[in-house]
Amino acid sequence: MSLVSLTGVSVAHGDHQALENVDLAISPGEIVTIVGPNGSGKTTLLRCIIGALRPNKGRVERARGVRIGYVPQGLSIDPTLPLSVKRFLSLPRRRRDADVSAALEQAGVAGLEDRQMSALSGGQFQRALLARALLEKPELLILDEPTTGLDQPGSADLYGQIEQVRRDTGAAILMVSHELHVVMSASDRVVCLNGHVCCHGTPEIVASAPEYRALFGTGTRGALALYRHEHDHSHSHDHEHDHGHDHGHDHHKDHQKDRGTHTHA
Ligand SMILES: Nc1ncnc2c1ncn2[C@@H]1O[C@H](COP(=O)(O)OP(=O)(O)OP(=O)(O)O)[C@@H](O)[C@H]1O
Repeated sequence: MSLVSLTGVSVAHGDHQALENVDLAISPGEIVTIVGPNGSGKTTLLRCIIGALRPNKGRVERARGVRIGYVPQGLSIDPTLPLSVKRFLSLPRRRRDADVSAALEQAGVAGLEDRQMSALSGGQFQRALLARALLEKPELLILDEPTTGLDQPGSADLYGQIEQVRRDTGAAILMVSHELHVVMSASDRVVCLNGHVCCHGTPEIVASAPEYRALFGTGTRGALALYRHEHDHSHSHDHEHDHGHDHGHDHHKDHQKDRGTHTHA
């Protein structure tokens, strides 16, 4: 029995088709990672799963009463706003002090209750977000690029913490990540998204799939290629992308151009 399942889900933002005919099911206790270039619909997919966004085609089904914890991408808090960690975890619902402390401990930041959110390091901040999601006692924990802003050791630590949460609670984990080289090995399944599901399967299967390699290249350079990815290729052949990354360019326009050149898995 799946915790959530998506069947033929399509989402349009205005006249932009962000997701097209996506099928995905998450089983209890598994770690599933979604990879895909910027603008490939990863956040849109997660928002459909939590019910914040309604698909215009297809079905999203959740197991009855399933508890979902969500760590959004790039949440920022006004640094001038006085807000303790304890208060933050009690928003929007009042939580018992003991529950707050237990969640912080589970997220690897025990004892930070009275610190100001604005005074936390990047890694502590992301763990505070994780703790807030854990207060739901989730059967499914959804994390949207949880390591944003962390350096490599910080990212590795946080992924370790997330695996620990799965071991402790048995929660399924669905996350979006750009750090393929780190998350691939920790994932039971990887879904490569580019508006549609390009390929999916075990990390080994996805890493060797031509659709994945066309997007991300191969080996460690493949992981690096993700950061450098430019969408000026056709997906008809397998080659490495080692161009410099132009932060200024219009990814979304290029994505439009890219779409439809993939084969469906
Ligand atoms: N509310 C919205 N209104 C209009 N377009 C949107 C909206 N939300 C997302 N989009 C567009 O839909 C596409 C998919 O966006 P989404 O945020 O899901 O991608 P993503 O894979 O999470 O990207 P990133 O890796 O950059 O976070 C993008 O082209 C984006 O501009």
